[in-house]
Amino acid sequence: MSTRDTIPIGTRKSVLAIAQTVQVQSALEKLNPTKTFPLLKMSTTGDNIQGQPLSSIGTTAVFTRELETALENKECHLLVHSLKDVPTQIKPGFVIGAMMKREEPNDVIVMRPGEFKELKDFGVGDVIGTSSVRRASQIRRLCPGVSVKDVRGNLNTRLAKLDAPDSPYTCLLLAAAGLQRLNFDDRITTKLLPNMMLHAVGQGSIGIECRSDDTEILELIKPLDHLPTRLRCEAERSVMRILEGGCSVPIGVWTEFVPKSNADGSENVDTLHLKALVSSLDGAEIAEAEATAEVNGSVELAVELGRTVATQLLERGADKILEKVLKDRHESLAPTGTGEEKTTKGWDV
Ligand SMILES: NCc1[nH]cc(CCC(=O)O)c1CC(=O)O
Repeated sequence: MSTRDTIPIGTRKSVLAIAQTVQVQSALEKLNPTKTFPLLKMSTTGDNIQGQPLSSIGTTAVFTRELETALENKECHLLVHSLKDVPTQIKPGFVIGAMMKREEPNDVIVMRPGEFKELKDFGVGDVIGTSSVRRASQIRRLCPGVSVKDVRGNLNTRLAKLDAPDSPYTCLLLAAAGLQRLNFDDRITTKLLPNMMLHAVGQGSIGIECRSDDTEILELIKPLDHLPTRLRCEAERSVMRILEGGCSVPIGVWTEFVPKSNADGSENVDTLHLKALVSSLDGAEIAEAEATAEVNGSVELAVELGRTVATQLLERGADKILEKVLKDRHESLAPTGTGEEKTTKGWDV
C-alpha cells in the first residue's frame, strides 16, 4: 500500500474522547511533520443511550462498534479509545497497536466544591453516585450503610448533576484519569488507594486500534506504545478475558512493577504484581487473588500472569459470584422501581 499523507483518526464525540484523541493527534503530528491527522468524530450506541442506565443490551463494544465499522471501511485508519472501554476480545482483523503511558489508574471520590468528608464517616444517609457495579459493590463494602444511585452522562453532565442545588448525591465515584485529562484535577476530593478500591481493567490508559494488516499505521503508532503500561494492561485484560466469557463483568484490578533495589533509572519491567477481585453487587461476597511473576518485558508472560490470577479467582468462587451478577443483570431488563435498584444493575466499568 502506498504511504498516506492524510490519516483520519476515528473518535467518539464526547469531550473526554476528543481530549484523548487530540493528545494522540499531537503526538503523531510531532513524530510525522509531513502528515496530517484529521479527526473523524462519530456517535456510538453507548453515547445514544445515555439517558438510561446501561443495562443488559450487550454493552460490550457499545462504545467501539460504530468506530470499528468506519475503520473497516477505511474512512479512518486508527481509532482512539479509553482502553477500559475496549472489549478484551477484539474483532478479528483489528488490533490494539499501542497502549499509551498510563495516567493514575485510581478511582476517586468527588464531592461538591468546598465540601469534605472522611471516608470513615460515610454511612447511612450518604448517596454515592456511580453506574459502575464494580465501584458500587466495593464502596458498599468500604462504607457499610451507604446507598448507591445511578448517574449517567459524560463527565461534565455528571459533575453538573452532583453540583445541582437539588442534587441527591453526597459524592460521585469517577476515574482520576478522566478528570485529569479534562483539567478537573481540582475536583478530586479523595483518591482511593488499592486497599480501598481496585480500578477497572485498563483504566487510565489510551488504546490505539488499527487494522491488523495495516503495517504502515502499526509502524506509525509503535512509538506511542509504552511497554510498562502494555504489560500491566495485558495482564489485567487477560484476567477479564478468562472470567467474562464474552460479556463485561465487574472486576477490580491493581498492577505494579516490583521496584528493583539497584534501578539504573530506566523503568523496571521485570517483576509484575497483579491483584484482582470479583464482588457481588452488595459487596457481601468477594473473591480475591494476587500473584507476582517474572515477566521480563514479555507480553506473553504478562498474559500468563493474568491467567494464573483468573484461575485462582475461579477456584475461590468468582464463577458463582459472576453467575449471580449476570443473572441480576438480565433481570434488570425489566423496569425496576427505585433509583437504588437501577443503580446496582446499571452497567458501566
Ligand atoms: N466509562 C466512561 C469512562 N471511560 C473512561 C473513563 C475515564 C478515563 C480512563 O479510565 O482512562 C471514563 C469515565 C470514568 O469512569 O470516570
